[in-house]
Amino acid sequence: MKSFEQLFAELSAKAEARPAGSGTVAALDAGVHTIGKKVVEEAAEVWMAAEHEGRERTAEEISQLLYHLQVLMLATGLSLDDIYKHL
Ligand SMILES: N=c1c2ncn([C@@H]3O[C@H](COP(=O)(O)OP(=O)(O)OP(=O)(O)O)[C@@H](O)[C@H]3O)c2ncn1[C@@H]1O[C@H](COP(=O)(O)O)[C@@H](O)[C@H]1O
Repeated sequence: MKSFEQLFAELSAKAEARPAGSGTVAALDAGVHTIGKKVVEEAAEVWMAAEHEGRERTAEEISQLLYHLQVLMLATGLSLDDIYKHL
């Protein structure tokens, strides 16, 4: 289990070190357009899970959406504070 901040630190380190086999590095190389489409896909899966699939599946889909949002943050050079200042 990890927090939002811990995941962002992990993904930031991966973006820097670019280890082989990292899905995050592959997503960053694919670019903002591809990452954005993944965000939309995961958001739809969150919606469907919330309506039809129960709490556990909804939590899982939300975690995936948060992951892809963090990848988009990295791809666009946004920090956690850039987001938090709007909350
Ligand atoms: N938390 C996640 C995470 N959540 C979601 N995903 C990705 O999002 C996909 C989920 O999408 P779907 O369930 O829709 O699965 P899918 O449609 O079969 O996936 P695709 O074929 O579209 O990739 C997964 O297959 C992963 O590629 C994640 N990939 C990585 N992480 C974490 O990120 C960290 C770094 O990962 P790597 O960069 O891969 O080392 C690790 O701690 C991982 O646990």
